[in-house]
Amino acid sequence: MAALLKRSASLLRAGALQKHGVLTKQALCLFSTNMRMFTNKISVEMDGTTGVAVLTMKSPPVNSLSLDFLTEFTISLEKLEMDKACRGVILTSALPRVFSAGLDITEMCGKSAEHYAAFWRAVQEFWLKLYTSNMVTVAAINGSCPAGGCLMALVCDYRVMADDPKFSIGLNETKLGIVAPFWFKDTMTNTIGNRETEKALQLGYMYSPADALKVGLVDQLASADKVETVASTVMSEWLAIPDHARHLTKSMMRKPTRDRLVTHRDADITSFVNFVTKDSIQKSLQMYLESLKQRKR
Ligand SMILES: CC/C=C\CCC/C=C/C(=O)SCCNC(=O)CCNC(=O)[C@H](O)C(C)(C)COP(=O)(O)OP(=O)(O)OC[C@H]1O[C@@H](n2cnc3c(N)ncnc32)[C@H](O)[C@@H]1OP(=O)(O)O
Repeated sequence: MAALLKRSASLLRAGALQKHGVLTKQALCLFSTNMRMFTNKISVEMDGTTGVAVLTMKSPPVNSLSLDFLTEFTISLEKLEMDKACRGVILTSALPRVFSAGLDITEMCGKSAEHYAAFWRAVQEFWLKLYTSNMVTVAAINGSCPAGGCLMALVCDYRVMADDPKFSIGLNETKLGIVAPFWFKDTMTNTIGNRETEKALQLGYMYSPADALKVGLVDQLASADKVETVASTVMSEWLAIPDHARHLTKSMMRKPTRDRLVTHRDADITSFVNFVTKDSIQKSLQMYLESLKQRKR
């Protein structure tokens, strides 16, 4: 399986997915048709009777979204999307306190412009695949999820978060001295409205679960040990709606936001590369990474 995944990842890097937005037959046929799929960083368990897959992130220490992680995630999602038996996906984390720490900061530090462009294309692809999925997507948020982690939850159809005040959720980019791109902003605005997003983004605000519920950033809280069970209950409610009617409605709601990124995709990559290669931004990111390490001492 590891070898198959490696081969598929290299196909993806070569542009099979990125260029056309779909996996080629060549890439897809590399996968087994088993109901369980394990990669280095993700496991997927599909229940054939309910049509629901649980995609569990298991990339210690913090499920950060590295280029490899994003590639594995996108491949796993595409495989589920192509499986007619799969109607819904629950996203969750195998790590005890973290859903996802967002984009892997080391992918944005000290690398070449080509690397930044490939990384950003993978971030865009990940967002596009999840945002436009025909499946019902429910985030079972069983830990903290800053920045890209919050984005992942926001693109799902429904969010259940563990009611633990130690956890937080939000787009905290300004705290790193960087700026959330327009499609991160659009995703948040579509969920909690313009005014709340304006405050949250400028302040890089991280919401407690209770505050996140208050502003509508998450839909429901559950005790930590019940998050996945509640997510499954929600999933069955959503799956009671006929698929075609639900996903045509989803697509109608999401098309303008999706089209905006698709139209400006290359310009967005150029803008990211120009931004992240600035000395001042590199310095900010290095300092932030260092501060994370210092916190432990
Ligand atoms: C034009 C557009 C330009 C730019 C747009 C870019 C958009 C960016 C989006 C992002 O997602 S940026 C990433 C933002 N993420 C964060 O700020 C999260 C930072 N991390 C934390 O707050 C915490 O780590 C935690 C997630 C709450 C977990 O805390 P915990 O105490 O459990 O772990 P610890 O802090 O000790 O971390 C362990 C280990 O992991 C490293 N780490 C943490 N987060 C990241 C990350 N996002 N990327 C890379 N590495 C990360 C941390 O440094 C520790 O490393 P160490 O063991 O070597 O010390």
